[in-house]
Amino acid sequence: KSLHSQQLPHNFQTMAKEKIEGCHVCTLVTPGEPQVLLGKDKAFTYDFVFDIDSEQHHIYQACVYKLIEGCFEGYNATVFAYGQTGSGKTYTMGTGFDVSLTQQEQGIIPRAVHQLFEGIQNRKVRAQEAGTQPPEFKVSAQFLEVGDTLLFDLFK
Ligand SMILES: Nc1ncnc2c1ncn2[C@@H]1O[C@H](COP(=O)(O)OP(=O)(O)OP(=O)(O)O)[C@@H](O)[C@H]1O
Repeated sequence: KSLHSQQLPHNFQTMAKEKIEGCHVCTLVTPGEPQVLLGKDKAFTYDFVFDIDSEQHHIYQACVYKLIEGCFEGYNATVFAYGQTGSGKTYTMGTGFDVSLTQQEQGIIPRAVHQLFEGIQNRKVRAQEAGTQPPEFKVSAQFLEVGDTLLFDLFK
């Protein structure tokens, strides 16, 4: 059961686990540049870099939106999350079904599925309005887990 602030003693403040453990931020983003600084002398440049205050919709719009639109033009796309344990892969991809997650915190996969089906619907409606044959779409999904050298089909 979660505690509400009223139920806590007045001098008790909730603290993030990271604060309790004394963790600090060890990377910096160069302002206005897609670059991460690690420590004092290591700089890495990418197509996009998002700082700590970035929100899910930012990341989606910048990195994924165009890939889904590209599917309608016949392009293939891959979105791949890579990082050390606890770095936020599940959170960012949106496969963590935590009931306390808000709409704004929705990750990449639910946003991509929504965009895909909305795109299909829009194209069918447009064809109908134009009096042309509505296009047909086939969507298939797989949910796999890779563990070392093993592949698990999570739908089975
Ligand atoms: N950008 C973020 N904003 C707020 N909370 C976050 C963010 N990224 C991750 N978290 C939180 O940090 C914790 C660890 O994140 P997550 O489970 O996504 O990591 P992971 O990379 O998938 O880890 P693992 O490889 O161990 O599965 C979770 O409680 C998650 O809700």
